[in-house]
Amino acid sequence: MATALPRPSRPSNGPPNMALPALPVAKSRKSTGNIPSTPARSVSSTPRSGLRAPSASLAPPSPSLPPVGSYPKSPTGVNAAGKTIRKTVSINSFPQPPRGDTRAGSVPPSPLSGEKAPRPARKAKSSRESLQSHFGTNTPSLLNGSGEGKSVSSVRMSDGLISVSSPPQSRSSSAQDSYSTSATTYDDPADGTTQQGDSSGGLSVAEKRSSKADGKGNVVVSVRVRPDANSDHGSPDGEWMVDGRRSLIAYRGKEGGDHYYDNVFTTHDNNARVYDHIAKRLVRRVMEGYHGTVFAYGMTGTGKTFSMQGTASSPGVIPLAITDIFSYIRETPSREFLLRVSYLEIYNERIHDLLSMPTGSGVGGGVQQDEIKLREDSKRGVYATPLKEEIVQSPTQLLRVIARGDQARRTASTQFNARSSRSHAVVQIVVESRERTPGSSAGDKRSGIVPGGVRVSTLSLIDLAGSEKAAESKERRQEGAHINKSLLTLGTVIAKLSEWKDKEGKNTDKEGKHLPYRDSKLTRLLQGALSGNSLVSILCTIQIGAAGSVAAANSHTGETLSTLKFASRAKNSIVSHAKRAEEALGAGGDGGARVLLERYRMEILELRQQLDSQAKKKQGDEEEVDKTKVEEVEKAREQEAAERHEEQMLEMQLARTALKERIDHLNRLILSSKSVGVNSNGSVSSLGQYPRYSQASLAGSIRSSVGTSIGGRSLLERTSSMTSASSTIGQRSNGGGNRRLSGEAEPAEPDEDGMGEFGDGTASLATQNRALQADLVDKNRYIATLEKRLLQARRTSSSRTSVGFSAPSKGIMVGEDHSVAAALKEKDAEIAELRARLDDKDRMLSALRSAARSRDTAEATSSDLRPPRSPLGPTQHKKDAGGAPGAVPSDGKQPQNVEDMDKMLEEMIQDRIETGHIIRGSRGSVRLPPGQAINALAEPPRNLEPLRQTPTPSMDAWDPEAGKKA
Ligand SMILES: Nc1ncnc2c1ncn2[C@@H]1O[C@H](COP(=O)(O)OP(=O)(O)OP(=O)(O)O)[C@@H](O)[C@H]1O
Repeated sequence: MATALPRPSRPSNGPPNMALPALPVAKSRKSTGNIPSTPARSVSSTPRSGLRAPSASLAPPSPSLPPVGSYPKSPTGVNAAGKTIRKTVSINSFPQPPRGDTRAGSVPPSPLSGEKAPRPARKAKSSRESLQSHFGTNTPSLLNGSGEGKSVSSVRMSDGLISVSSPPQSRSSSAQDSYSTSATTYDDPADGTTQQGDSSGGLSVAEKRSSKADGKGNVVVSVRVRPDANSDHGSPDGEWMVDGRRSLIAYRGKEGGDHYYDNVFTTHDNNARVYDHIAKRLVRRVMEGYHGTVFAYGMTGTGKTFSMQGTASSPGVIPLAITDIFSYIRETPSREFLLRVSYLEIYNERIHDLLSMPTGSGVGGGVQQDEIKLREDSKRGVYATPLKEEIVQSPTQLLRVIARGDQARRTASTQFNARSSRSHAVVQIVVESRERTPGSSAGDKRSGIVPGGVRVSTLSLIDLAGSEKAAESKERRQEGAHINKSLLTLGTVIAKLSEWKDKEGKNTDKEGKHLPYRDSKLTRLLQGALSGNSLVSILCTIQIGAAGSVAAANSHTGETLSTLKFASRAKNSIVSHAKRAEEALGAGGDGGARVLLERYRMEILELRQQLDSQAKKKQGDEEEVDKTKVEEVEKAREQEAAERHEEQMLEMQLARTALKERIDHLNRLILSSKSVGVNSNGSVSSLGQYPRYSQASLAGSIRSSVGTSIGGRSLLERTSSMTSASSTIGQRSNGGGNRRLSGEAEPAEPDEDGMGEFGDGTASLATQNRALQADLVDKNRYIATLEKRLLQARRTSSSRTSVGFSAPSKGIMVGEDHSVAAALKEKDAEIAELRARLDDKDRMLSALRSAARSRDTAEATSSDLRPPRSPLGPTQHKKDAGGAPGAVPSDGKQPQNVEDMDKMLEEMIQDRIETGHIIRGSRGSVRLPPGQAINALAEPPRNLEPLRQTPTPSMDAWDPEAGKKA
C-alpha cells in the first residue's frame, strides 16, 4: 500500500529510504519495554478520572545496555529504592547511535518495521507479568481497564539513562477501556524523591505523580528535535542536552532548565518511532470508541508537517494511523465499521474545506466557498459545517482523499521553510462501529435496532501552522499575525485550564465560559479535546543548534524555549476525562442522524422489507403475470399464425393470378389459332387479331378464289361462309377477350366458336397445345384444300377455250388497315363483279368471233379484203388466227389471248384506281377506299366505260344463240 503523501517538492532530510512499514498487527506485538522495571509502588488510589497510564515506552533496546540487575548504581542513576535522581548529562555523554541507522544504536527498532528487540523476551515477559500483577482488571478508568491502582515505574540507570518499562497490556490491542501512552515516563512517586524540574516548566517527579492522579495519562506530550544541517556552526552544543531515554531536554543557557516530557525524540528518531510512541495507542483507542486528537505544534520549519505527513520513504503519523485503523478493522471481525473523513484548514481565521477545493488552487486560491462556520452540539461538540465528508473503504482511498486536501492546502516560502504551511490543517476521521450481529436484521424485534447500537468516535490529526516572529512580506506578516494569534490563544487556553480545575483535577469550566476558546477558530475547534473529552497527544517540534549568528541563535533559542514551555504547560494543564463514546441507538436526533452506519443499516432494513413485500407481491403477481404472459404469447402466436396465413393466402392469390394470366395468355393463343384456323365447322375466326396469319391465309384463299373459274361454286360458298363466319367469330372472339379481361372464369359454352372446353381458362397447357395443334392441322388441311382447288381452277381455266385469267402475280392482298371482314366483303364483291364482267366479255368475244368468222367467210370470196382491226389490239389477229370460236386453240394462241385479257383487266383496274374506286396497296394489292360501301361495287362500275366505248357490237344486238346460228 502506498502511504506516501504528496509533498514532493519538499526537500527531504529524512532518513534514508526504507521499505514501507508493513501493516501492524498489534495483537502479536510484543512489548519493547524489555528491561524489567521495578514497580516501586503501586498507586493506591485511583482518581475518578482515571489514572495516568503507565508508559508503554518502547525503551531503547540498546545492546549496550546491561541487564537490569547488573546496571551499576550511579549517583545519577536509580538508587536501590528505585528513586530517581535528577541528573543533567551533556548530550555528548549519551551513547550516540550510528548515523543513518537509528535502530542499530540506542533507538529501539520501530515496532512497525518488524525488527525484533535484541533483549531476551523472557525477561520482558516476566516484567509484564510483574506489572500485570499490579494492575487490576476492573477499573472503569480509561487508563488500563482495571480502575484500580496502576503501578508506574521508571528506573534511572546508573549511567544516567532511564529505562522505562510499560505495562504490557498497554501495547496490547486487546486492552479495553484503557489508554496509556507508550513513552510516558514516571518516577516512582512513593520514594518521595521528587525530581525537581527545571524552572521552565519541565515535569518534576511531584508533577508526574500529580499527573497520574489527575489522569493525565490521557494526554501525551512529546518533543521532537529536528536535525539541523547547520549544526556545525550553530549554537554551542553544550547548552542543550537531549536525552531521549529520559525524555529530557535540558538547556543550560539563560532561562535554562530541564524539561521532561512523555517522549523526547532525538534527531535520530524516525517517523515510525514517533508515531509508535505518540499516536499508535491513541488510534487504537479511537477505534475502540474514544475521541482522540493528535496535533503538532512548533516553530516554522521544525518538522511538524514532516512528522504528521512524512515522506514516501518515511510516512508520518497520518498515513501510519490510517494503516493502523484498517489493521484494527481487519483484526476485529466482531464489529463492523464505517469511516468518514473530512479535511479543513484555518487560514487567516477562516475555515476552508480542503476536500471541496479544486486541487492546486494555491494560496488564496480565489475559489468561492460557502463560509464554513463552527457550531456546537451536545453530542458532537464543536464542529465545522458545512463540511464535506467522504466515506472511505480502504487505506489507499483514505490516503488519496488526504493527499487531495494537502494539494489544496496553503503553503508558502518563509525564512525558515521553503514550503511552509500557512494554515492549521485538521484531518478528521470519524469512525462508526457496531457490533456485528449475524442474522439480526431479519429477526430483530426492536424495529431494526441492533443491540449495542452504533459507536461514533473521532480521530483529529492536526498540523498547526508554524509560529513565526517576523516576516518580510505583508502577506506573510498577516498570516503570521493570524497564526501567532491563534497559537497564542491556544497557549492561553492551556495556561488557564489549570486554573479551572477542581481538587480532583477535573475541569470545572466545562462550558468554557472562562476560557477564551472563542478567541480563535483553532481553540474553538480544539475545545472538545482541550476540555478533556478527548485523548490528546501533542507533538512539539523544535530545532536546536542552528543559527549562523548570535542574534539568530538567540531568536531561535527563544522560540525553542517558548515551544518547550507550551509543551510543559500542556502537559500540566490538560486533563482528559475521555470516555468511550456511547453507542447510539436508533437514528433519533441530530447525533443519531449523523450515525451513518445506523442510517445505512436502517436503510438496508427498509430496503429489505421493501424487497420482501415486493417479493410477496411479486409472487402473487407472478401467476397473474404468467397467465397474462401465456395469453399474450398465445395471442402473439395466433396473430403470427393469422399473419402467416394471410401472407400465404396472398401468395396463393398472387400465384393464382399469375397462373390465370398465363392461362389467359395461352387461351388467347389458342383462340387466335382457332381464329386463323378453321374450327370444327370450317369457319375462320379472329383474323384481325393476328394479321400475318390472316393475310397469309386470305391471300391464299383470295388468290385461289380469283384463280378459280367463275363457276367455282364451292369456293364462292366457302368465301361467303368465311365472310359471315369471320364476323361472327370476330364478335365472339372479342367477347371472349372482354370476358377474359375481367379475369373471371366462365363456364364452357357448347358453342364451338367459343372458348370450347377451355373457355373457363383453366384448361391445362397440354390440352391447349393439343387444341392448338389440332387447329394448325385443320388450317394446314384447309390451305392444302385451297391449293388443290387453285390448281384445279387453273387447270380448268387453261383447259377452257374461253379466255381465262389469273390473278395478278402480286395477288390481291388484304388491306392492312381495314378490318378483315370488310376486306373480304370488298374482295368478294370485286371478284363477283369481275367475274360477271368476264362473263360479259366472254360472251362479247364469242359474239365478236362469230362475227369475225362470218366476215371472214364473207371476205373469203374476196381475197383482197383484209380483216377489220380488232379493238383488242394487234394481238387480236393472232387470236383470230385461232380456230373456231369457243374452242381452245391447239396452236398455242390461246395464251396470247389470255394475256390480252390480262392486259385489259389490268387496264380496267388501273382505270378504276385512277378514278378512285379502288386503291392499290403498297404490295400491289387493291382495296376499296375507306368509307366506300362495298355494295357500291355491286353496281357495274361506270369507269368500265372505256371498254364499252370500244367499237364493239352492241350487246343488245348480241345474241349468242344468233351467233351460234350465224
Ligand atoms: N526530523 C526530521 N528529519 C529530517 N528532515 C526534517 C525533519 N523535520 C523536518 N525536516 C525537514 O525540514 C523541512 C521543514 O519541515 P516541515 O515543513 O515539516 O516544517 P514545519 O514545522 O511543518 O514548518 P511550517 O510550520 O513552516 O509548515 C522539510 O524539508 C522537512 O523535510
